[in-house]
Amino acid sequence: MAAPPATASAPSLRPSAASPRAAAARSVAVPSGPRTVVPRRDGGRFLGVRAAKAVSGVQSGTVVDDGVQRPWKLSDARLVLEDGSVWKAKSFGASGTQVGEVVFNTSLTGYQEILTDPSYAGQFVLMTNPHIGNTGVNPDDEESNRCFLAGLIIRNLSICTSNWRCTETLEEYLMKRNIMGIYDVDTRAITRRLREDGSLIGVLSTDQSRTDDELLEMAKNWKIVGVDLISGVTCDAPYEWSDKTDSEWEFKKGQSTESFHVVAYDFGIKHNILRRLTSYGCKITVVPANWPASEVLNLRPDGVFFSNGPGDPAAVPYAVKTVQEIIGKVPVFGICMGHQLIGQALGGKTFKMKFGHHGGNHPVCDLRSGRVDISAQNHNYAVDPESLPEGVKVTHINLNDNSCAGLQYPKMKLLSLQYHPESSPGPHDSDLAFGEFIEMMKNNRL
Ligand SMILES: NC(=O)CC[C@H](N)C(=O)O
Repeated sequence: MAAPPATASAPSLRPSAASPRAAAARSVAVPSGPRTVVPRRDGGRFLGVRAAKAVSGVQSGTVVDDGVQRPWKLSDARLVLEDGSVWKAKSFGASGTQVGEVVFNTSLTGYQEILTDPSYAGQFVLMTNPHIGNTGVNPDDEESNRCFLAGLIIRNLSICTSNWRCTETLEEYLMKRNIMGIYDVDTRAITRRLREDGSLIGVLSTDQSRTDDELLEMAKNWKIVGVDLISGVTCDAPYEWSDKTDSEWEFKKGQSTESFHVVAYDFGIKHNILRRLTSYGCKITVVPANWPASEVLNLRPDGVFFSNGPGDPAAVPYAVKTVQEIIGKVPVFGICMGHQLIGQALGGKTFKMKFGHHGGNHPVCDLRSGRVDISAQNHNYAVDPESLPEGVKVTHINLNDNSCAGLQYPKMKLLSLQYHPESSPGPHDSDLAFGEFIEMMKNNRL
């Protein structure tokens, strides 16, 4: 029986060795393999086609499996869920064996931002949109410096890549980052199972020498609840951030003439949060998750930001303590994990949701104005509003299930959102939330 991995931290769970069979399949040159089509921007005119290096014969071309040449690829991977179900699939990206929690994401686009969102550490992301990979990847859409997720589960891998920003295919990208992916699997059936039974632990393997029972045992013995995943994704040392949203993509010009110094706790921070804060006039010092509150307050910042991050907010008491030491002293803003930590720091409780919210199409109501935003979300835990002390206002709810999606506590100069106003990927509806943080810092100066 395979021993379960010693730790749930995503980096240590990377598959190590490619199976010889998969490696053999990958080493075969595919003469008429997939092409990357890269139309250059020139008044909308299509200017060129770039041939991509065929990697594993995902689509057309000759594929060698078990020493037999076929014009198609056989299933060479299994996803075994903790409920005992076994799903045959075809692999792309890295080979090996990987354990994680399976969650489904309903975003239609933005798979690269999802792949690089550190909040997915320890999780397999299943995309409900059946067609993935068609825009390839590019150097500008990264939300962090690496992929922390356990793997990617999709229905169809696009046969070609067609986007003017594309520099690499999705498959090449996953391969380089040692991330496993599978396609040709019934993503609708798995999603329905997750919706009915709740999120499930799964093991993805291309290793034919392991039995289904071994993989099932591995899934059953692995835990994500109660594990500190933040320490595996946070930065090592403080740094300054000064990149704004690229002028080409800036959708709100000239928000602020004043400048604010914000210290941002990195629990797994997404770059677009930093870019949006910078676009609103903030100079940001990013600090690691365990950075002492006293040192942050010594910097005399205008405000402190608590970022998104992976895993169970109840498993990081050190972070809750830090938030407790800071709130009430300077204006604070929290997003997702930051919101959950603020909830706990105020004396509230968080709980695990049945299957969470992951996608770019979640309706959220701002109860203060009645305004409804379509929002980007990615979380499995939520704050229980009943557990919060008096005076803390629930400002936003998710209209799909009425769960708490935002908090405000004017006495403590505090705002937080369970979802992602920075989008990336997702709609920009909630960008105004950054403006509210700016207003709070401005008023605190008066
Ligand atoms: N995006 C996030 O910050 C995720 C928060 C937390 N890890 C959750 O899953 O609920």
